[in-house]
Amino acid sequence: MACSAAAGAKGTALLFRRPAPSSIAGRHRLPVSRRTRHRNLWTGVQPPQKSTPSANHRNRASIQRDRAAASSDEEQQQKYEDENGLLNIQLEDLVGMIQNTEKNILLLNQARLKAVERADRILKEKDALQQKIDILEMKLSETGIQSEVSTEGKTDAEGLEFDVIKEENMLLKDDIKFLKATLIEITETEERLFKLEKERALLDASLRELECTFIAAQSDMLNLGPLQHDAWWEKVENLEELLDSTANKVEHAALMLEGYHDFQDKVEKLEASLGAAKVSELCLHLVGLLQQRVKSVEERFEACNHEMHSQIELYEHSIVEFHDTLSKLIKESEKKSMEHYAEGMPSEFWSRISLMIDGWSLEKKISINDANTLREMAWKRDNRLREAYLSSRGMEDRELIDSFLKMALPGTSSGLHIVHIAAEMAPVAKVGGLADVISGLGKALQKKGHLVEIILPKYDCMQHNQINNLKVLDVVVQSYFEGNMFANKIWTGTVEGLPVYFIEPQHPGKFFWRAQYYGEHDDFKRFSYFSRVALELLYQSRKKVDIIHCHDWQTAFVAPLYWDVYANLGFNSARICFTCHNFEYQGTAPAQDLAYCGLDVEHLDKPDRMRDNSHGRINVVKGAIVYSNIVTTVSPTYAQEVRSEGGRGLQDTLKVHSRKFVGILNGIDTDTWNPSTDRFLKVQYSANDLYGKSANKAALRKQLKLSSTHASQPLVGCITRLVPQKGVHLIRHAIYKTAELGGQFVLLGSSPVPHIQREFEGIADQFQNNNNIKLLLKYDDALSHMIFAASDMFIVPSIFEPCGLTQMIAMRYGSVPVVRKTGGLNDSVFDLDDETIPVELRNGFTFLKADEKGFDSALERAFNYYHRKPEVWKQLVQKDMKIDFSWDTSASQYEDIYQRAVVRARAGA
Ligand SMILES: Nc1ncnc2c1ncn2[C@@H]1O[C@H](COP(=O)(O)OP(=O)(O)O)[C@@H](O)[C@H]1O
Repeated sequence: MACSAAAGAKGTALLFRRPAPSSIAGRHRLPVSRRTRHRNLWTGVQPPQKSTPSANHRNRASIQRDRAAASSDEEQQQKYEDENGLLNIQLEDLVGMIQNTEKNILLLNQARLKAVERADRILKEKDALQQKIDILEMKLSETGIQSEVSTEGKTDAEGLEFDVIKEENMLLKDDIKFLKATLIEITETEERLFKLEKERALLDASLRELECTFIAAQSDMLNLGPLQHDAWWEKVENLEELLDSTANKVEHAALMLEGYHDFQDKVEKLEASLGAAKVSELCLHLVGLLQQRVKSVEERFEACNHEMHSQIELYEHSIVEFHDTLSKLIKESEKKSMEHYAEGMPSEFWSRISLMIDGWSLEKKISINDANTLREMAWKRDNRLREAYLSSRGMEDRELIDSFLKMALPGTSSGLHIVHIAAEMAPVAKVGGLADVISGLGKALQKKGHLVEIILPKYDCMQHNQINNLKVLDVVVQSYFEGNMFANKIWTGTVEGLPVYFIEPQHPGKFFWRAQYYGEHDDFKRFSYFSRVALELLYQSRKKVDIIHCHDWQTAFVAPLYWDVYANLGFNSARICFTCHNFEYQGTAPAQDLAYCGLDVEHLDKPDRMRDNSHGRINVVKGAIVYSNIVTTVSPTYAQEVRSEGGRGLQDTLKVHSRKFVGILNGIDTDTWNPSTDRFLKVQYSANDLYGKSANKAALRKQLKLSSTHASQPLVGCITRLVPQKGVHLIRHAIYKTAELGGQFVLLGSSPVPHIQREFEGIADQFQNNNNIKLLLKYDDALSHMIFAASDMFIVPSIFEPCGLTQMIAMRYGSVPVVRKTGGLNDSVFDLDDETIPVELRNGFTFLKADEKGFDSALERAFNYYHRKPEVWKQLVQKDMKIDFSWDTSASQYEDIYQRAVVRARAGA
């Protein structure tokens, strides 16, 4: 059986040796004719020749030679052949080639099938062999038992026979060794067979590929004609190469089968020799040992295998866990970052976006409608704008505009668009409380969801470092003044997160290049100019503003300008709110000065309009009262006071317009004025941790070279503009009184009034070497924070005080106020000993009469509590620090009156 199988294998191998003469390989020997070798191939008519692999190579070389030799023939042939004839001949040849190739494929397939059959047979034979080996082993063990029996039954006389058996055993041992080696060879042959099987599969795939390529080549030929011969020829060549390599593989397989056949012969011989053999104890022992070793190796392999599998399982498990945790973390962090961006974008960001949109609108890069839509989206903090901005960061304006416009979907808002036009804003341009109101109220309204914008003059002396992203727009706003049009540069930037426009006039008067905010001979002109440009800017940007809020006399021009000039031009969506922060300053001038900014003097210089109530000049605060929709002042008590003498001549006007007049107490900016975060302090502190307060007191004493001998010595502070309104004589008196009471006194202030400034300089000189009194006659924001924090008491002895912010700031820093009962002081400070006031509201010391006696009574009581009732004092300090002086309540009141005005306007419209 083994022999016939081997013979079959050889026969099949012969079939694979070389393709038949008509095979593809033979095509190489087609004669070369003209032009290209491929075209020549198909035009040649010589019969195909026999081919072997080496002949193949030779033929390829001879083709080259033939081509060279045939070049002269080519020219001759060229004369006779026309393109159509050529094509026909080529196609005929090609069809012949294809047929031959198909035959070859058939042959190859047959050979492949035979190889598969042969491989199966080999496997069967191998199994049969294995069975024989098993039988042999059994025989061996039987022989061992027989040998044992014979050893027991025989005597020394049989020694000779035993020696013979021994020798035979040695031979048998050798045979077993050989058998084992042969077994190994069988295993290797098996492996080779396996490889062969793999190669066969590859061969199969190659054949299929070959068929496909051939079919494709056929259709290529038919579709594309002779001009595609080059590509076709390449395909045929590839086909040939594939056939060559297939033939080689088949040859190799046949050789292997031959080797296997030899090996089978050897096994048969061995079988024959084993049949005659006798086995000894030694042989058995050897086999046993071998079996033991095999077993132990198998066991170790099993254990290793098991160990490896459990390690892999563990590893896979931990990878799955790791992936789970990772994806959870990624999701969480994505969610967090989305939330952060969605809600956490600072006001600064939205203000910048809003300024950017305005800039594009003014520069006419986007339409007014688009600007309005985008502005509203920015105002509503629409996340789509944020996304568009973040994804287009660093790109050109045009691309950013495009991505923004894609977002510009129509929408509405319930918030208001509020524009403050003012001469001050903290901290960029601050003189007094007005500056604090603009940023404090602005921020509070912005927090409530309104779109708030500020328009300021671009002063040369302002704190430029307090403006973020300050830049000039690529636009010039032309504005009327004194019969001419003047250009104005428009700068934008954010201050405290609010969008701010800074107007820089290109007027020869250099209105805001004066190194100071106020006190110029032409203040009336400067600010009437500014008011007009501010409105012009709004008008030209075509914003649909709801509220234009102007402040004090400097921007009071806005009200009559809006209604008498701009409303007539169609810019009338807004309602005007005017806040008078101090009726002491009313902005009066000769009537004709009103004409500078384009106001109609004749129309306005009338008693019910802008003519001052007591002399022939015009009065812009009066004009604003008359022309505004809402008039406010900064505290309810002050609103009451100005209806009588406090009104400085405007009381009658206020009475006439009393229905639109209201007093709203200012708040303070609790972000700026916060002892627990204040960066100007040496140590931050809070109502529950007052250590920082004494630390700041010690630090200030050191800084100002004040005595530190008695830590408990009270420190009295005063921060103010030194103007008569502030009770300058009482401030001066307070210095001496404090010294007399054994306290320390620090004054921070400067005066626009020369004689007051001189007077205080004299006092400062007087106390120059005193280590309990310090007068700092300047404006110093950082120092003011330290004084609020370090002082135990804070004096505000104002003659009148529209609102006053310092008493509120002082309380927030735990400095107990000692104030005169007037205006906003009366609305915010309640005497500790006043039994008519609920205990929980009592927070300081007040006096009524603006004289030294009145002041002394309040200060002495404060000193008494401080020294004699330290616990009460501490509670008072803590209570004061916890009072809510934020803008929240006041901003709500403004919001309310704005809304009502807007509703009235819409109803009217
Ligand atoms: N010399 C100064 N240095 C620093 N800040 C000052 C100075 N004088 C006044 N201020 C600040 O100006 C504001 C004054 O506001 P307010 O009490 O309403 O008075 P007014 O507006 O009448 O000047 C407070 O914020 C106060 O701290």
